[in-house]
Amino acid sequence: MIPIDGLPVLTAAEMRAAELAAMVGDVTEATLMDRAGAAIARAVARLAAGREILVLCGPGNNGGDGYIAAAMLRRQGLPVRVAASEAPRSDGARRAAALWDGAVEPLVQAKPAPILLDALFGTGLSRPLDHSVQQALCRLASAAWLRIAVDLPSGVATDDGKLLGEMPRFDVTLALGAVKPSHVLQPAASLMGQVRLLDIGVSTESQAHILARPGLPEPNATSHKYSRGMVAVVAGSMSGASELAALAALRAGAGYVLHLASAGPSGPASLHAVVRRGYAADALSEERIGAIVIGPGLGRDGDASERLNAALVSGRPLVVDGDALRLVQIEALAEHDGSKILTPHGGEFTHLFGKTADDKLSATRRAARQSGAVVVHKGADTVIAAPDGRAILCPEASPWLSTAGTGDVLAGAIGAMLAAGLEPFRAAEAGVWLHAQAARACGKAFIADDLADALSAVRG
Ligand SMILES: NC(=O)C1=CN([C@@H]2O[C@H](COP(=O)(O)OP(=O)(O)OC[C@H]3O[C@@H](n4cnc5c(N)ncnc54)[C@H](O)[C@@H]3O)[C@@H](O)[C@H]2O)[C@@H](O)CC1
Ligand SMILES: [K+]
Repeated sequence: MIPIDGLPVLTAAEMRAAELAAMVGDVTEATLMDRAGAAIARAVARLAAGREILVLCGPGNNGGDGYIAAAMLRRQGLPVRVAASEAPRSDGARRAAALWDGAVEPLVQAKPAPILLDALFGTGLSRPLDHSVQQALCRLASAAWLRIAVDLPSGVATDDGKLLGEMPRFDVTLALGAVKPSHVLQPAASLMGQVRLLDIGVSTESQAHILARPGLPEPNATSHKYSRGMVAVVAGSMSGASELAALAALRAGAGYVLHLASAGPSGPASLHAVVRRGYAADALSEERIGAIVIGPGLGRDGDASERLNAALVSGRPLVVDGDALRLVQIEALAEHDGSKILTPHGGEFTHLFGKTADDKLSATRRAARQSGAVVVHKGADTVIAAPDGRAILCPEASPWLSTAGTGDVLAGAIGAMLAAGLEPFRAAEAGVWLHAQAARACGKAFIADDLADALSAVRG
């Protein structure tokens, strides 16, 4: 059972292609299914700790994995029963079912067991479960002590995080061969419990990966405040938000943070490390600025638009957040020839790029291509995409992040990474990772100021 940090993410079609490519020489579909069944049996034996296991088998190859795992678990002397929703339909499932020498109970009549192994449907699910199958799955899941899904919980689509109907909550999901988008996209991801990969010897490559601990810029003996990275935070009508971004940039490791506001110093007296200056358009053309953060507390009035235009024409690397995402035009962004990172939440994303039926990964990739910017599409399942197609999917972040000011902290953290010289995609990744770690370190009911402060500690 491999933790999924940093692993490639494959859609159902990409996974099928990878499996086909792996079938060379004496490796057949049956070989892969045997490997999957064996890996599942090993994982389940460990998790079940001697308790009775009920394996639910569907008609396709996901069911096939279930029959093989059941046969292996029984051979190890563990108490196992099998219940099927219908007879096997694929060749793989028929061969696998023949290896199970016990009884097969009809799913709707099956009695619960403490360990439930769901091998009804995996990547081949193409429509909602039949009502009787769904009811049986929910009934058996609610009576179980531990619910384990094979590849994906039956009832979730593979590529977009959608639920095709009412679903029970699982404790563990054993992804086979590769992580799929729904293992991290919401709402599906929140029902999967711990997601772990089982290796089945299929080599997988993708431009999309799960977030992992990134390389973070570190100072050395020759570093000075400017080489560490100078961040200019452009303030507006609500200086609290820009103050938070400035604090976060410092806490994330920036060497110099400049807060540019109209009406003189306004921040809390304790924040001595932030350099405060009155805003003037020419302040943004300062060569040493490694990143401009614009949007937190900017407002949406004429002054705000003017400041945004000045930031765009400065050509300096940009982090565009909050109010600036409501003011900016995609065409103007595409014309800015420096590095740029946009950090929209769902509402801001729709405002900028329009409503779409696409899944979050595809929509974010399209937005990055269209704007020429790295797009950090925030949420419980943040997706980061670069114009060249690279993407990072982030596992569920702390729900306690849903409080005012946490987005400003993220913008500041990303600004620090960009100013330190990371390329924009890596800067976004590093900022998002630091932010998620800081939230974890803060526990519950923290405030955005605590989150910004916690960035120092999680730099490690
Ligand atoms: N292809 C391979 O080489 C391997 C596949 N593996 C397993 O195979 C799975 C994919 O297998 P399949 O493509 O057979 O797909 P599934 O086992 O997910 O099921 C597909 C079958 O169910 C039917 N179906 C789809 N939705 C239904 C619904 N709502 N109600 C009733 N029937 C429905 C389809 O028509 C098809 O017959 C993976 O998730 C994984 O568990 C593993 O065994 C490893 C190797
Ligand atoms: K399943």
